[in-house]
Amino acid sequence: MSNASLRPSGTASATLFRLAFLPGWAVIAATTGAFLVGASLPLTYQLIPLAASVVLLGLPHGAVDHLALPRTRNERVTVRWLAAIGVLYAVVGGLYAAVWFLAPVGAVAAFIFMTWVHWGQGEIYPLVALADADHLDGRLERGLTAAIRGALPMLVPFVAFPDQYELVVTTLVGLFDADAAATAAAAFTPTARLAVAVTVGGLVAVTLGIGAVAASETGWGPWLLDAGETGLLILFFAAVPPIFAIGLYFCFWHSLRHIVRLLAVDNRAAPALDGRRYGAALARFARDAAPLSAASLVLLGLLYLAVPGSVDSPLSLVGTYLVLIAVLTLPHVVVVAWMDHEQRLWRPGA
Ligand SMILES: CC1=C(/C=C/C(C)=C/C=C/C(C)=C/C=O)C(C)(C)CCC1
Ligand SMILES: [Fe+2]
Repeated sequence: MSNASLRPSGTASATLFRLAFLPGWAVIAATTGAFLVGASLPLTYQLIPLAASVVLLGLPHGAVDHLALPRTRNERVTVRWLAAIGVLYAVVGGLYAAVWFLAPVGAVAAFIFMTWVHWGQGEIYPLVALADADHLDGRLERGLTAAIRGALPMLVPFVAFPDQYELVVTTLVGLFDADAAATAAAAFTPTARLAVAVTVGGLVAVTLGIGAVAASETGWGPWLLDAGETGLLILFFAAVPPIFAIGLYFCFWHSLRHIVRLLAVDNRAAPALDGRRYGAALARFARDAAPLSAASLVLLGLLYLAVPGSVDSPLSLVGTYLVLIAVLTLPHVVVVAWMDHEQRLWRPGA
């Protein structure tokens, strides 16, 4: 399947592009602007987007994983499919949940690394299939792009807001083991910040440079979009406190892009997309996502009861929710990687 055949055709394609890109650009650019001119927000308010992601775009974007693969493969959703995804979630999610209780420092490190990989992975489909990014026609270009896109939300805040980063990391560890929280704090040294800044900066320069070489033949438009988004995200994560920034990014960037990808393979959403009825298309998604989003809320309740630490502040409440997200995201990464495989995202030109 070439890039061209990944792309939906006609009005649907334009609708998918708008829905995937415009709200994210608007939210991220407006917030970046506000913080660059000196806006600030108390911590409790910064938690709002993450808290809202329980029902708004965030958590629900993974709650249709049981439908994603049969739809991508143009198959019926059978009991076998539901069982396969159910077993995947129970085994992979269950094992990772156990790791949180047994080795919370390692579990947090794995969470950050997994998010880096997953949020980077999630950028390739929209760029290639919806934004015609022909300068990303090789595996190397796609791999590097995924690596830097995922690194921005996970690593720029480490450089720009080490105190808040450390607060969240120690809160997450502290839910399971108060003593181990000090171990995690040891990672936050000026040398580590400098090393991360230099590495991310170098990787971004190399990636955009390689893309520019390709763009000189394939056309500059999509490269400019790619480089513009990269620059915007660097500014955003450098200017906006990470709890707030990551909450907004999770809802309006990562999740929305994935939801649009799912709508593109949902035959029954096609008429709404063709007619530019954004609301109808999203309502269809909401219906599909409702049952397992509700089930996740039950799991969240169980997790509140199960964590050994005290969950007594807004931050620790949201921290517990992040642990649930971590556990649910590992099997979700498997589903998305499988979608990538079906859509041949990592075998461009094949
Ligand atoms: C909030 C926050 C953090 C981590 C957030 C993570 C890791 C979120 C992952 C979300 C996922 C995986 C969503 C599913 O797609 C940091 C960087 C530790 C510190 C700064 C604040
Ligand atoms: Fe995701």
